[in-house]
Formats: sequence, structure tokens, C-alpha cells
Amino acid sequence: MTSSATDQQPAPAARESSLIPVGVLGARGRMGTEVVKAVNDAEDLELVAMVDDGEWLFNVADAGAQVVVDFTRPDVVMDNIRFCIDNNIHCVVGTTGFDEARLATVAEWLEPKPELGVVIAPNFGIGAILLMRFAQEAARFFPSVEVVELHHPNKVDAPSGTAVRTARLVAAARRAAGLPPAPDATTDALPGARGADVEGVPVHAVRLTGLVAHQEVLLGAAGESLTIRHDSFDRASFMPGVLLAVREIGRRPGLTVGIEGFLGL
Ligand SMILES: NC(=O)C1=CN([C@@H]2O[C@H](COP(=O)(O)OP(=O)(O)OC[C@H]3O[C@@H](n4cnc5c(N)ncnc54)[C@H](OP(=O)(O)O)[C@@H]3O)[C@@H](O)[C@H]2O)C=CC1
Ligand SMILES: O=C(O)C1=N[C@H](C(=O)O)C[C@H](O)C1
Repeated sequence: MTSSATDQQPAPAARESSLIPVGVLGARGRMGTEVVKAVNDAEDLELVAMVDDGEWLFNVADAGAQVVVDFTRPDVVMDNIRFCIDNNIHCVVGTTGFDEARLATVAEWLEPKPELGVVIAPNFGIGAILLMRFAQEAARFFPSVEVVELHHPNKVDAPSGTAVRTARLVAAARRAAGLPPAPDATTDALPGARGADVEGVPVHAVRLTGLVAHQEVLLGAAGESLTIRHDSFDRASFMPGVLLAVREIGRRPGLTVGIEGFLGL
């Protein structure tokens, strides 16, 4: 089955212009819908292909996409990236589910294609990126730290990719500062009561109707606590970061994790 941007197809003349041709994978999903809208609204981008589950992936290559944006599912995203690299298409990936092994595999796939760029970011929201940076900065000053992420109940993965990355960054900052494990006297607990252990940082996942994407980092020291919180109330919050990545990726060969560097952070 083939799907293209037919109903939103620009005039053929536009194809010969300097617009960046963009394909969207997961185009009819919650994020994909928003990306399609944002690309259509951007004067320097051209939506050339939309692909969803069960549809013909070659459509993005046939349509001449220079950049593909992937918001699909953790179980299919690796195949999509492989396809893009094989077809010399830059990739902007928002789909979650990346561990060190997956990142290493993508970096390996890119080796024979030194001109090609793939950016994989668990969160394109500027506020969420700043939260991660602030948490990293604060981590060394507090003996205790826990992460709580709160999302809509349709999310398939837990904890969120952002929460896992946040916990890893915080854990690295704690290690660099020589902090011991956070104090915790728990010896008797129901399974899951203390959350998932991400490199020694407890991560708790809440799924609640009405929510979109939210995260708190709780830091505690004697007599005080610091809570850093970010809320995405609308998926529009991710679009400035996605569009920045689409515009930048052609100039950023190799694998980039997170868009902090694109923001000058
Ligand atoms: N990095 C960031 O800033 C953000 C990342 N995310 C992440 O993005 C991902 C998608 O989230 P969300 O949009 O809410 O999920 P949705 O389930 O709403 O969308 C996923 C879409 O991908 C489609 N799909 C499934 N398999 C394929 C395939 N092989 N090829 C093409 N399309 C496919 C699905 O089709 P069908 O429904 O028919 O299966 C669906 O339309 C998640 O991993 C989420 O965590 C979300 C928000 C922000
Ligand atoms: O599924 C979502 O909605 C989101 N997924 C990403 C994640 O897992 O971190 C980003 C954001 O939290 C929204």
C-alpha cells in the first residue's frame, strides 16, 4: 500500500526549488500529525511523503525526501533508520527505545556514509531539554534524587525515553562528583513501589487520562528539596525542536543524540 502527500502535494515547480523535501514516518500518529502540520506551515520545507504502519516505506525514497522524520514505535524504528541510511536520507528520530547498543548500531551503519546525518532525540521540547540540563547541573549538590514522569495513558513505553535519559545524565553527574548511592532504607517493598532503577536513580512512571507529557526531578538534601518540573500541555511544544533538527541535520553528519548541540547548549 502506498501513501503520499497527495492531498497536500505542492505544485511540481516547488520540487525544483530550494525547499527541503521531508518525509514523515508515523504520519497519522499523535506526533506525526503535528509534524505534518508543522512541515506544511514551514516556508522552507516541503512535505513529500507520509508513511504509516503497513504502508510502502520506499515511498519516501521515491518521493525524493532528503530528510525523514520518524515518530513511530520502538519496535520498528531501527528498521526505518536502516532503510533511510541505505537510501541516503538524513534522519530526525523522535521515537523512543534507544539504549547504548542501539545507538552503537546506528553509528556503525553510518560509518560507510560519512555525509549522512541521524539525530535521535528522546525529547524535542526546549523546556524538557533545559530541564535535563538543569537537573544535570543540580545533581552533584543533593544526596537524593528521583525522577517522576507523567504521561497520557496511550503511551506504550515506560519509563519515558526522556526520563531514562534524564536519569542517566543525573547518574553520570553524581558519579563524576563522587557521590555515594542515595540513602534508602527500604528492605520490604511491593514490586515496582520504588520505581525502575536507572543507573541507581529511581524512575517512576504515571499514566493518567488528560495528561500529555510531564516530568519532575526531585532532589533532596538535609532540610531542603529542589523540584524541577516541565510540562508539555500540547504536542505543538515539540515542533520548534523538530523543525530545527530537520533544518540542521544536513549539516551534521554522523550520529547526534539529543538536539542540545543544535541549540548551542
Ligand atoms: N522525541 C520527542 O520529543 C517525542 C517523542 N515521542 C515518541 O514518539 C513515538 C510516537 O509517539 P506517538 O505519536 O504518541 O505514537 P502514535 O502511536 O500516536 O503514533 C505512532 C504512529 O506510527 C505508526 N507506525 C507504526 N509502525 C510503523 C511503521 N513500521 N512505519 C511507519 N509508521 C508506523 C502508527 O501507525 P498505527 O497506529 O497504524 O500502528 C502510528 O500512526 C513514541 O516512541 C513516543 O515516545 C512522542 C512525543 C515527543
Ligand atoms: O510518548 C510520548 O508522548 C512522549 N514520549 C517521549 C518520551 O518517551 O520521552 C517524549 C515526551 O515525553 C512525550
